[in-house]
Amino acid sequence: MLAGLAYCHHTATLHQESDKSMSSPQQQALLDACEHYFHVFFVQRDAAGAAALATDDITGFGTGADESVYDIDFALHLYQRDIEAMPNPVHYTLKRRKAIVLGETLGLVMGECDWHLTIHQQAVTMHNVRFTLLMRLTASGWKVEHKHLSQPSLAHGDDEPYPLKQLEARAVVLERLVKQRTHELENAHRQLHQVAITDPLTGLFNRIKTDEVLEEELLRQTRTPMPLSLILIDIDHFKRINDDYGHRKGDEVLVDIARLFQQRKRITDCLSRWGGEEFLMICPDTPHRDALALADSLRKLIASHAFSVEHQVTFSAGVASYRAEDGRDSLIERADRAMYAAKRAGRNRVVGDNISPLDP
Ligand SMILES: Nc1nc2c(ncn2[C@@H]2O[C@H](COP(=O)(O)OP(=O)(O)OP(=O)(O)O)[C@@H](O)[C@H]2O)c(=O)[nH]1
Repeated sequence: MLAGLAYCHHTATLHQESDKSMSSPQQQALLDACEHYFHVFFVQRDAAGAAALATDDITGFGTGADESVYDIDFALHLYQRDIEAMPNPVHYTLKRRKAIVLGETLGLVMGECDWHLTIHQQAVTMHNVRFTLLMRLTASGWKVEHKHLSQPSLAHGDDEPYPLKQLEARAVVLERLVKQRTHELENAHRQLHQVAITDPLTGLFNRIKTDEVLEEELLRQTRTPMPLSLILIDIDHFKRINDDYGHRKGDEVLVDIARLFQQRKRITDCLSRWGGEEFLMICPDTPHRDALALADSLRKLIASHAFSVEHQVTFSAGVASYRAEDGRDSLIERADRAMYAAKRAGRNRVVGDNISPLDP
């Protein structure tokens, strides 16, 4: 026979006081025991603590297909499994609950609440989860002897009581979507960056990238000094090629020159289109003499190449090598001055910033 009934309906969490005025001391003790059990298990996520609040012959259903009749060790295993799946605190809003005293040492607590969980960093609310706890009074207080959790809006018979699997599956899908979008964004960003640093005609780096690389190389000099040279190349009388064959042909010649340079340079050299018919090569770990030799081999390569125009295509180049007092501007300026010296000396030649011109 039901010895008493306490009923309360509120939207506070279980930690808040229920309507005690309607509860007998025994009913209140049952409500408190239930509250304590829920707090330890759901909020503190303490498996051992929750197991200590259950009797040794606890039974349960609605919380897993394998959860029917079990001893305390198996209950502990189930608790641990549940907590591993959802390690974050599960908060809840209690909607209603009632305590029924079945005897001096037996009571029932039933109720309904909304659960607020975090699964895969996603806040999820499960509505109207019903619970029934059969409580037994032992020497160490009220303990849970039987537990039943269910959500009426969900079909039962699954091996999961709460829609954990559905939620997890949804979270996995969302996670995959986020990863996919992140990957797409990273790709788009990479492509955009590539466009931003590339000369559209020749496919070489443009001035933006050259400046970046030069900054890095100059910074490296402050840590580990090593030879660093620049080769500034300007195609000779390029205007004539445009004038005689048209701008399009001129473009073709520029593309061919870029390709020939690419084939000849070392992988560590940074080649860029510096301006209209100007190219700049940054050559790390390259002493002045080696840079002069490289520039001259490029000069010979171009001068002897059969382009799609009848003119012989040549260039003049200035080579500048890093000095301790150098910054970006002074280094480029010396390469520029050397290049103009090569033009003045008759073109189709390479001039260094500190040694005399090499003859063609
Ligand atoms: N086809 C083509 N021509 C370009 C491009 N950029 C610059 N030019 C041309 O390159 C020519 C450079 O001419 P100038 O600066 O007078 O120099 P130059 O004729 O090469 O003579 P020097 O440098 O003195 O040997 C101009 O006619 C520009 O129009 C380009 O992207 N495509």
